Amino acid sequence: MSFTKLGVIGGGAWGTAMAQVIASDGSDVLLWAREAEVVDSVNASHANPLFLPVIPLSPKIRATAALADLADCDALVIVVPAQFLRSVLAELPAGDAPLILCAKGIEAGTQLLMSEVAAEVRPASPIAVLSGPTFAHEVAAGQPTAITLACADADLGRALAARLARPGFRPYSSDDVVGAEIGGAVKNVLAIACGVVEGAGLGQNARAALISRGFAEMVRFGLARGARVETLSGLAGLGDLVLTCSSTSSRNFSLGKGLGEGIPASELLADRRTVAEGASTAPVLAQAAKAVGVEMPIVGAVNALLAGEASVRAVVDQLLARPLRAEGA
Ligand SMILES: NC(=O)c1ccc[n+]([C@@H]2O[C@H](COP(=O)([O-])OP(=O)(O)OC[C@H]3O[C@@H](n4cnc5c(N)ncnc54)[C@H](O)[C@@H]3O)[C@@H](O)[C@H]2O)c1
Ligand SMILES: O=P(O)(O)OC[C@H](O)CO
Repeated sequence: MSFTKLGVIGGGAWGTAMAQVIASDGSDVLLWAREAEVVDSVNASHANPLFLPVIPLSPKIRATAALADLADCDALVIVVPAQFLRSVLAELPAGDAPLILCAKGIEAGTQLLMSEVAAEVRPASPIAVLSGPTFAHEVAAGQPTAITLACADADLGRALAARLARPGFRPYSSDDVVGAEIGGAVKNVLAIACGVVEGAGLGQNARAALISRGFAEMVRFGLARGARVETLSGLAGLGDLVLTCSSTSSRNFSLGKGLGEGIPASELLADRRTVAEGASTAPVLAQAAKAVGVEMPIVGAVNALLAGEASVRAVVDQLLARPLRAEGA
């Protein structure tokens, strides 16, 4: 299996960083961006000031506004936000090139994981999921990063991992697609919760408790949906949870920090250009957890805060007042 010509779909921070990874060994890469200004600045100035400021980009990255230009790619890295995956895949030229899905979320309305959406829209394309602790600006600057590449077809997964691997970018193969997806989707909601703890000044003990109990929620939900514990405790789950629960570089953590400071969600989410996936994942995850009979009280609390249904004080009091229980239960 050889994947000579790679395309990246989505010219936000992560799509641009992935194009930079691919180009870093001298490979040509074609980047589809929705915004004409991104296409122009990548082609004219080798930069993406809109979504990935400061980082100089490789001249091997060429941008296009036409999805049809990606028709002859051997594999496509898909990096549009979760709620736009379906519409963008539907507009892709027909073909059966493997899709490497990067969005971390669950589709609102359908409760489908990204791989399930892609299977519906592009049934001929094999699917892989790329997920892990990867701030785009660090990856684009070539700083060392490890990530999970999950694919049900282990041979294809290893071939794609080999194609994307670079000295500073190390994909680990897995065949647990659902686990990789659930890790990435759930950690975004938990990062919002940790941001709330920071913004409300609740202390570092509370943050550690949230990471740990939030991880227990991720594992309960993941197991109910067929994920494996080793995937959830790997890069795509715990690894990414630790990263985004500790840094204002995370858009989800920053959103939660604003909520914790008492700013309404409506104000924090209005007119934003960048995506905080946890905000759209929280309500659908709460529904999906209910559907499989899994308790996710921290996810529920984030959901209530985002919906403006409860104050920070009220959700914290509610979480602390839950009946005492055994830790592993
Ligand atoms: N930024 C990171 O560090 C990072 C790392 C790993 C994974 N991710 C994931 O990658 C995905 C993309 O995030 P990002 O950081 O690149 O985005 P971003 O916040 O930098 O940019 C927003 C993106 O949304 C796109 N968009 C807006 N409206 C759209 C529409 N109607 N149709 C299609 N696309 C539309 C924009 O074109 C742009 O590409 C998310 O699921 C995110 O969780 C991000
Ligand atoms: O900025 P966030 O919160 O979307 O996090 C970015 C990546 O998912 C980190 O792995």
